[in-house]
Amino acid sequence: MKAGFIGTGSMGSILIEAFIHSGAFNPEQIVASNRTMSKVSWLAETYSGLQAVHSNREVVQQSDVIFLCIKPGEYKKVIDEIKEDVLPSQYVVSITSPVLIKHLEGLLPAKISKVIPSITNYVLSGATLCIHGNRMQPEDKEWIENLLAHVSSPIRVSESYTRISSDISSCGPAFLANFIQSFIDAAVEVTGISREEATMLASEMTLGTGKLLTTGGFDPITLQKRVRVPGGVTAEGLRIMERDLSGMFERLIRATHGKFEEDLEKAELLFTLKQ
Ligand SMILES: NC(=O)C1=CN([C@@H]2O[C@H](COP(=O)(O)OP(=O)(O)OC[C@H]3O[C@@H](n4cnc5c(N)ncnc54)[C@H](OP(=O)(O)O)[C@@H]3O)[C@@H](O)[C@H]2O)C=CC1
Ligand SMILES: O=C(O)[C@@H]1CCC=N1
Repeated sequence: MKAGFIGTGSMGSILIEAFIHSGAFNPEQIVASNRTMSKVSWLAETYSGLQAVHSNREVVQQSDVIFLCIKPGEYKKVIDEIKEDVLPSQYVVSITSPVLIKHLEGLLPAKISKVIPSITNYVLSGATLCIHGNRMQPEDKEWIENLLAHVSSPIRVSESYTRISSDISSCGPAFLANFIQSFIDAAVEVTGISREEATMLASEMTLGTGKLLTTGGFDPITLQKRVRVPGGVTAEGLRIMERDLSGMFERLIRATHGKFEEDLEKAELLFTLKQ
């Protein structure tokens, strides 16, 4: 079994490293390409046996499963480049939301899945959102999800809920980190605590809260209830949050969905334009 990666920017390299660290693939089983060669050659230098190649076609020719880890605007160009080499027996996994399964199935004969990863997969945690194409048989779905289970919790979602699922699972780490950064900035500014100490406390708190909400048997409402001691300080803080953050997530979700609609239109244009 050989896995190919086209695009080794942020997410392509995270997936490669996660698959290697989890033991899902040995470096010898990975072949990768990237437009800027230095972004793939470091992986070959770091993981002995991993093959960095200059051409996307070569990745396809050598692989059983091919991960497309490029941005939406780059898909059509890459697909036109590789389509003659793609076989019906191969799996092609796309990691971007606005390029629809129908676009990919229309141009490639392979078994197609859309799998939206998350930066959390780097530490072998978080979800991967799975949307399988029509050519994926039950055993194919099981195979790909077993592979993804090495680095994540694979969760099937409907293509129509890709955006909101990915907002939570894939954009969420950045939103949460932004929140934590603001908390740390204010702690330093208001009280003079050192940034290092505040950051360490906030990071440990985030890890513990994540555990409570996953394996710890808590949901967000119960967790707040248990911390919000009647007449205590948490209630004062939550009162400020409820007032000042009111409507913020609705606005955030509308903003991500607005941008997604634009991306969908651009992808539709790219894939339907006669060349
Ligand atoms: N970052 C994240 O947390 C997540 C990202 N995604 C999705 O992953 C995709 C990639 O995102 P991300 O990795 O962050 O973006 P990056 O810009 O970091 O990576 C994209 C990579 O694709 C390479 N590339 C572009 N064109 C070609 C080409 N023709 N042939 C080969 N390689 C090419 C780029 O090369 P070059 O170095 O020359 O620019 C770059 O390294 C996006 O579609 C995004 O939606 C999904 C979930 C989470
Ligand atoms: O910001 C982005 O477009 C990508 C998609 C999900 C996370 N990052």
